[in-house]
Amino acid sequence: MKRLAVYLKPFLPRMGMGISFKAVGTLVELAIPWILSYIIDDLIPLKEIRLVCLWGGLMIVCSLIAWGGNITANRMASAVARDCTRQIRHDLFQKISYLSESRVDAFTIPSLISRMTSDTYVLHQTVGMIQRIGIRAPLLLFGGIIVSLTMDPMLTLIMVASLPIVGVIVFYVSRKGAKLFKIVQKASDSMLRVVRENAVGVRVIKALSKSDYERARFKKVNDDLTEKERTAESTMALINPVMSLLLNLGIVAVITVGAVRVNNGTSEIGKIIAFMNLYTIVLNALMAINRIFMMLSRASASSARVLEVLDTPVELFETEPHFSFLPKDAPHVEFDHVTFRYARGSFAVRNIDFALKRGETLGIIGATGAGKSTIIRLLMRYYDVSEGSVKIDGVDIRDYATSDLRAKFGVVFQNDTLFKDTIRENIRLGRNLTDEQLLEAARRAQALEFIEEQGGLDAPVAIKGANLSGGQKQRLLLARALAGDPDILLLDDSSSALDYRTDAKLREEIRLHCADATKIIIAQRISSIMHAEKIMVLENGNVIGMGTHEELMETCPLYREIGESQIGEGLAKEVRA
Ligand SMILES: Nc1ncnc2c1ncn2[C@@H]1O[C@H](COP(=O)(O)OP(=O)(O)OP(=O)(O)O)[C@@H](O)[C@H]1O
Repeated sequence: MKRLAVYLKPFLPRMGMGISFKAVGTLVELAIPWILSYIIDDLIPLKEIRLVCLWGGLMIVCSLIAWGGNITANRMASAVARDCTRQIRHDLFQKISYLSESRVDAFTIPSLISRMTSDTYVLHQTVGMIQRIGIRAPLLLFGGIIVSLTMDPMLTLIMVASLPIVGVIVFYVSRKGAKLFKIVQKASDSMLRVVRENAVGVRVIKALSKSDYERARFKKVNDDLTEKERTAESTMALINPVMSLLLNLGIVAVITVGAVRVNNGTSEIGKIIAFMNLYTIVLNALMAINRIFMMLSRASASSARVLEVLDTPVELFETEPHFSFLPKDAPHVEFDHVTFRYARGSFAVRNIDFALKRGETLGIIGATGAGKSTIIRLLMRYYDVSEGSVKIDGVDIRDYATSDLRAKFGVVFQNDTLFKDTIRENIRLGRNLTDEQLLEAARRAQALEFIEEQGGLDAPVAIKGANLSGGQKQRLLLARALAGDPDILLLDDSSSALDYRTDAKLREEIRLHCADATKIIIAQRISSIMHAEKIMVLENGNVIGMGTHEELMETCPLYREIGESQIGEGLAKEVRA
């Protein structure tokens, strides 16, 4: 918590001003019961209407000052909370965008999202609340007791005696409530997970007629959440009736003792009325202080989660290049006996060793989970190799500045993302490219025709490209990868949704127009990679075949098996196309 306090530093003057407004408003508010008692006990018996009106007017002025002070302070508090949380969110986002993939794996993406959203929201609420009631509640509590003491010490004693009872009850009920609300939060997370899975998998659920099953699954989590909410709310619902009971008992005690004291002339009627007012103020202040402690305990959990991200070391941060010249005649892309294992997993690839000259193509084929995508992730330095090295132009990729390294690639990942934006922005992705360049990339990616049908580059793309077919999405992603004429083109299963004819045209375009780019193409179809200079066959992270199509058909049984099963149907279709 203390560590995050640095975010408040720039706002200290504004906070100070807001807190001063709040203090003035609160103190003036405390004067109101005192003036009330003075009017009833001292002025009304004098029958001085003019004085009564004057002090009555002062009461109104005090109310207005208290109202104005509170509103101004609350607005300033909200502005500080908003600006401070904005900065925290900014730094968190910045940090997350520099985190290595292995760190992201360790945190998990849903957890990072909830740290960015729910946790920063709790901090936002706490910063606002501390300013709004952090000064007001103690002032009302202690100020109320002091004002009461100046009026009637005996009645004050009755009021103060009941406070520990109220404090203990409110503290225990709230503590129990906080625990129960944590359980509610977990149940709500489970419900959200089911809703999310349903929304994402709605097509498959319908296709497999699993709607009844999913409805039953949702009913279970929904009933569970409702039950936990009921328990938590009925516990918390105890607080208000208990407070009302104690308030009424306290008021009865004040009236009873007050009546005796008025009768024997040691107190006055106005003081008893003012006491009833002060008693309510003090009890509410006590509850507010309790709320602050509850909020602080939530905030300390949230700030620990936020700090955990902010304090995570960045391994792949921007660096200056660590080399002064590029070795001559080095291969363009080279994997030198690379072995890698994910933080949570066994070896994903072992002893990968290949070199590609500029302009050459490497095709990679293998079963699911064989390690194909891992090779691309290692080349782009999303992860650092466990053994060996990855080189571009003869220089270890760890010696490149990250931005220089990443600028070399045009890439389509498996299940890549389209953003809710225009077609133009989805292809351009923030790069400085003209419309002509974007359209040329779209043409090469066989996307031009459908882009024109959609209404051109300004046509909208829905979240994750939901308004496009699978093949249209892939063509748009390919256009994004081709735009900007990358040095190295990486395509991970990027043409699986294209028909054979479009796939063949695409390959021809890449061959003609990306002759200088070195290409790594992962595919399930042999026809997509059979013309590559080198083809790698992967099995369980190991290279079990490396060579041209013809060589592998001779030497690699797995490749031959895939080839024979696909070539009959695939090549026939391609020839027809
Ligand atoms: N982030 C990760 N953390 C832990 N293990 C991982 C991670 N990503 C992949 N793996 C594991 O590494 C191995 C290789 O994964 P990879 O994604 O490279 O396979 P692939 O050949 O591309 O598979 P597919 O064809 O299904 O995409 C798999 O066993 C996979 O479970």
